[in-house]
Amino acid sequence: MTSPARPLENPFSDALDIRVTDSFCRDGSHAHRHQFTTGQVRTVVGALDAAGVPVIEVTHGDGLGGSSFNYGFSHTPEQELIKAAVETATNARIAFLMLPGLGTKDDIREARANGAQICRIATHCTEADVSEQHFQLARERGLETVGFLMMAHSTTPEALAKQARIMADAGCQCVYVVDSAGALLMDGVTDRVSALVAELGDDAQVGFHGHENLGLGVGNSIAAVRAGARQIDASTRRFGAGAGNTPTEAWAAVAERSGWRTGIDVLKIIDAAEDEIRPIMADECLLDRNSLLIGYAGLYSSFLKHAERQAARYGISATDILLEAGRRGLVGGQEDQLIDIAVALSAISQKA
Ligand SMILES: C[C@H](O)CC(=O)C(=O)O
Ligand SMILES: [Mn+2]
Repeated sequence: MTSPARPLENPFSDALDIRVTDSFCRDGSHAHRHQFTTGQVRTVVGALDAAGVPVIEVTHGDGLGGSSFNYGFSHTPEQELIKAAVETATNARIAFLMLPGLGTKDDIREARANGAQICRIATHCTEADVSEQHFQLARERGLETVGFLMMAHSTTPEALAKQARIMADAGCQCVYVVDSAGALLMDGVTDRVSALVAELGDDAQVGFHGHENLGLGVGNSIAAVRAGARQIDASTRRFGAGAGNTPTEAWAAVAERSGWRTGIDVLKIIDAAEDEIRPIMADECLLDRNSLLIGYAGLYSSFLKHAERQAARYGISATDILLEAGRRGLVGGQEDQLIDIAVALSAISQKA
């Protein structure tokens, strides 16, 4: 296959086969403990915009309203980061993420007033109905809409497609299969994206958001495009929760080799990754013991930093916290339960 079958109907990107959203300034925020400054966002947005990245997502790692005790406080209010991104971008469109319950409709209105153009609403993969009013509001306000079905590995392709239908009927223009745990293998991506494409037809596009916990971000994104996905998330230098996301620079190169137009200049994004993005971050995003375990056990990627923090606080192993989180079947939003687990494990180790 050299090019995807369905034309991209998005009015803002009709010269592209695949539209890439770079999530460094949102998913990458998990790897930076939500400490981005406006100066850093300006640097990143300037570099990505110059490299031709068409959409740049900017928010706290857990979306609008994420700055809190449970998820970690932001260094800079995210609406300030959005404003800085909008002021800096010349061609790229600025997107924001919101999880209903963390953010509110007022946050969407404010992001819109600050110049953001794309509203991405994320729910657990079996709870799409909580997004309906947010999609309606976003469309009324003239925002382009994207839906995130998180932890998509944990439900069947058929069930996921029904949830995608709920989002599309509420006004969502592209529903993403979100591999929050980086647990999907390529066949699992193909089956889920195919089910959504069949269900949604021309009503909405399908996207894919991958994580690198099993080293499959790029491979899974190829599988997604082959199955009909038209929007792909990536993050420059792969900075994101867990082992990070599909690296934008690698994805741009792979897409070009595959004959898929992304509008991204491969050499410029490689330079941006090395010269602009890497120096901002204290550490690389690694595929190490704990992030691999997240993919292997099917855990929410953003549990990684929380588990490491509680492990240090209670003098126990982050691996043990993650294993217990897996046994309890925790999903995104239950980060506070990692503290309960740490307290319980600490009590056990003191008795022993
Ligand atoms: C709020 C989450 O970090 C959204 C996401 O990127 C994922 O589920 O993956
Ligand atoms: Mn993610």
